[in-house]
Amino acid sequence: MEVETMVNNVFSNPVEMKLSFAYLTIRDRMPTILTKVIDTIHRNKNTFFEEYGEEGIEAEKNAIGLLSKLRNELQTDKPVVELKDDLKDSEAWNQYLQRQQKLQGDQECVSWFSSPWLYVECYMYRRIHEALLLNPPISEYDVFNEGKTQSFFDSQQAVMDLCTYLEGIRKNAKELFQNQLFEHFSTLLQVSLWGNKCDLSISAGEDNSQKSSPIESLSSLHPFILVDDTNAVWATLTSARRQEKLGKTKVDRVDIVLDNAGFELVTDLVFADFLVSSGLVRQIHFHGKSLPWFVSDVTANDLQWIVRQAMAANHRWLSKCGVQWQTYLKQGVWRYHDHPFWTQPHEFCDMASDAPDLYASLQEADLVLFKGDLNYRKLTGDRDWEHVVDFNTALRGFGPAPLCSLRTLKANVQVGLQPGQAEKLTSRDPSWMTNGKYAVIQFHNPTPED
Ligand SMILES: O=P(O)(O)OC[C@H]1O[C@](O)(CO)[C@@H](O)[C@@H]1O
Ligand SMILES: [Mn+2]
Repeated sequence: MEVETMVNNVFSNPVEMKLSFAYLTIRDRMPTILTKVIDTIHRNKNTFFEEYGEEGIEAEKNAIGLLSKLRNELQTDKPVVELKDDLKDSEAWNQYLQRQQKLQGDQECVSWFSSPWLYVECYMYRRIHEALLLNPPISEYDVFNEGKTQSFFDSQQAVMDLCTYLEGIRKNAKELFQNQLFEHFSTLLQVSLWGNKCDLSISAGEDNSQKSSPIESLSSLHPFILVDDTNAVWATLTSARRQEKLGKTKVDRVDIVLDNAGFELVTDLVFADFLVSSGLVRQIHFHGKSLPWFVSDVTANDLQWIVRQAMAANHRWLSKCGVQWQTYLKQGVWRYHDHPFWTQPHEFCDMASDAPDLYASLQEADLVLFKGDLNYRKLTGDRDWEHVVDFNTALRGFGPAPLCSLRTLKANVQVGLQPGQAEKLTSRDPSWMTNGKYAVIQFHNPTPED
């Protein structure tokens, strides 16, 4: 297969195509997610009535009608159609459809099973949002909210353990030697990495929360990290700090492109808190989604909700964390942004031309952390790369700043492995790329020649 073939593009062998993870996702997992969305809206009928009266009931009925139609289009492999709402990204989505049509040629229509997986999967979430947008007064309703909040509650013990660990570091922060600081950095980086196991898209909305102690499980998880560039990430952070000491004006800023709400978000906030409170980093910029996305992804509401929950918790260190996080947000030490580009199907190598403002903003960072599987698929263009191809090649010019992907593997793309590593994994565990058991901490520092 050619190096640059899209993962979900038509396979030469139909049997191979029908067994592919992409195919099974579109055939089984996506309709299941749609059915759950419909069910959630239906279950909330009374709430809509209480809030908006008959108009709420009418909107619920219409939204369900649109979503059932969407599910039918998907299951019968109908053409992908233009968006009809007037959100500011609709035009870009419709242009992307034209672009896709050109790529596929005139003979083949852009349909659910004949187009790249990355595109149709993103498109489904945008169409779910459209079904609500077209139905005021329930346009702002987040159909995934219940699952996201539940996954936070289901991980309570793990959340409290983590905040207690952070408090232990804070208490002794002044006396920490550089090597101890590195140990804590590496621990919390791994906690944030494995937090990515807990997304609700891979489980089609079923409970996938953190039950075991996040710190204690790290040593048994360590052998499953296939690429570990922790040292390079550390060197990037500490050399930026040295530059500042030398009087350079570089801003110490780390950007975190967030993935899932619930437990994963807590791991990211704890890591961000550590980076700031240890004095390693001055400012953190978080990037989230401007609409409900891939079941569990973070929106502005999710972030505010989790900070409020933490503040109100009946646990000393969790509530202390909540107060600290609120303060960081108020002071602008932490900032939250949600650019529409994150909820479009584009590969990141297109960011400089398709979202130049976002690209320019990421260029201000000393380090950008990309959480999760979907971000990895977009970093690498979701292509069928040879596993030994280096990360830089797969990024195809994307490199606004030094960057690192923290990802558990849930889709069949992985680059930057050692020769023979993938073959060994395949013989031991054939579904290693999609079962969420493995992970990477994969770093790239762009140079002017890239
Ligand atoms: O939350 P994450 O880590 O991006 O995972 C979401 C993943 O779930 C999937 O739906 C699993 O197939 C992928 O499309 C996507 O990459
Ligand atoms: Mn996600």
